[in-house]
Amino acid sequence: MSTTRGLEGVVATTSSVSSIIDGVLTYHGFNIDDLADHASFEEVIFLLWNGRLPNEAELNQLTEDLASYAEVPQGVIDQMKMYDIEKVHPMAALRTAISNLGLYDSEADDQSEEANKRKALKLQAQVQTIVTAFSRIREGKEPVAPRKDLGFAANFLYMLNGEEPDDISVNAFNKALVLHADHELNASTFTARVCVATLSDMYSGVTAAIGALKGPLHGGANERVMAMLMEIGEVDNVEPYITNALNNKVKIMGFGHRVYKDGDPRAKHLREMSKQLTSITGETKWYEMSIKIDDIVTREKGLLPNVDFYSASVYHSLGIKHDLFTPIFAISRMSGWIAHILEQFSNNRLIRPRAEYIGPDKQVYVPMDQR
Ligand SMILES: CC(=O)SCCNC(=O)CCNC(=O)[C@H](O)C(C)(C)COP(=O)(O)OP(=O)(O)OC[C@H]1O[C@@H](n2cnc3c(N)ncnc32)[C@H](O)[C@@H]1OP(=O)(O)O
Ligand SMILES: O=C([O-])CC(=O)C(=O)O
Repeated sequence: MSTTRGLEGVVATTSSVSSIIDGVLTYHGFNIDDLADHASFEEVIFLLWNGRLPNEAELNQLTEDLASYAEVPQGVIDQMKMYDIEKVHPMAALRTAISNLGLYDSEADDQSEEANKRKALKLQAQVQTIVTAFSRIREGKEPVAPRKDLGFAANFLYMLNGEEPDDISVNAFNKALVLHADHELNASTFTARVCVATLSDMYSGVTAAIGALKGPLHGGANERVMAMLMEIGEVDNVEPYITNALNNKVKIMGFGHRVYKDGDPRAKHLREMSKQLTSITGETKWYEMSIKIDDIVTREKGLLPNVDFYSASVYHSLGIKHDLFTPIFAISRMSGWIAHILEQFSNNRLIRPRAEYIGPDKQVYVPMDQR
C-alpha cells in the first residue's frame, strides 16, 4: 500500500460541477472571471445544480422559490435564542441550526429526486436566514423576515441590518457569493460527498460540510485574516510583523493553496473589490496593509493569496462582523455542496478508502492487575 499525506494529488472521483485545470477555475465549463463579472448568484446556483445557465423564466422561478422557502421554522429560531449567545461562534451555531432544520422537514429522509430538489432550495434559502437571525439575536434584536421582492445578495444584507442595502454593497456581496460558490473537491465538499455516499440525507451532508469548512486551514481562514490585520493595526507595522511571523514559522492566514501554486484566480477580483470598497469607506489602510502583506509573503515565501485573503477587507468594508465571514462562505458554498451531493446521489458508490497500518504488532493482552 502506498499513501499520500493529506491525499495530495489523489483523484478521488469524477465530477462535472467545477474544475481547476492549469490554474483556471470553471463552473460547468464557465470561466470564473466571466461569472464574477456578469452573473448573479442565483444564476450560479442554477448553473451548479443543472449544468447550464437558466433562461429568464427559469431564473425568475428560482428566485421566487428561494424567496418563498427563506423563512425558517420558529423552533430553529427559538433554539438559537437558548444558546449562550455571547460565547457561541456563529459557525458552531450554524452547524447546529442546519442540523436542527432537518428535524422540521418531513422529507428529510425522502431520497426521491423531487424531495431532494425541494431540500436543496430550502437549505440554500434558509442558510442565510439562519446566519442573519443569529447575528441579530445576539445583538438583542428580533430577526428580520426575508423580503420576496429582493434578490439573494440584497436579502442577506437586508436581513442582517434591517434596512435596504445600496447597490454598491449588493453588487459586491453578489460577486463574493459567486466567487466562493464551488471549488472542485475541497475539504468540505469531499466531506459532504463522503457523508451522503452512505446514502445518508442532504441535511447530514451539509452539516458535516459546515463542520469541515469551519477550520482555519479551510474557510475559517478569512476571519483570521481580519484578526491579523487588526493586530497589525497600521501599514508601518506590516513589515516587522510579517517578517517575525515567517521567521517563527507561523502560517500567514489567507496564503497558500493545496491546488493553486501560481495563484488563485479569484484573488484578483477580491483585491480589486477591497481597493474600491475601502476607498468608499475611507478606511484604505486595510487594503494598503493587505497589499503590503501580499508583497512580503510572495517575496519571502513564494506563497500567493487565496480566496480568503482579500475577502476579509471586503466583508469588513461592507460592515459585516468578523465572525460572520466564515458563515458567509458557507452561505455561498452551500450551492456547491448541494450540487456535489446531487451528483453523488446520481451515481453513488460508498466512499471507503484504506489506511496503511503503522501501529504496533503482536501485542499481548495484560490483565488489569498486572498493568
Ligand atoms: C478556502 C480555502 O480553504 S483556501 C485555504 C485557506 N487556508 C489558509 O489560508 C490557511 C493558511 N494556508 C495553509 O495553511 C496552507 O497553505 C493550506 C492548508 C491552504 C494548504 O496546505 P498544504 O497544501 O497542505 O501545504 P502545507 O501546509 O504542507 O505547506 C507547504 C509548506 O508551505 C508552508 N506554508 C503553506 N502555507 C503557508 C502560509 N500560509 N504561511 C506560511 N507558510 C505556509 C508550510 O509551512 C510548509 O512549509 P515546510 O515545507 O517548510 O513545512
Ligand atoms: O479548494 C480548496 O482546497 C479550498 C477551497 O475550498 C477553495 O479554495 O475555495
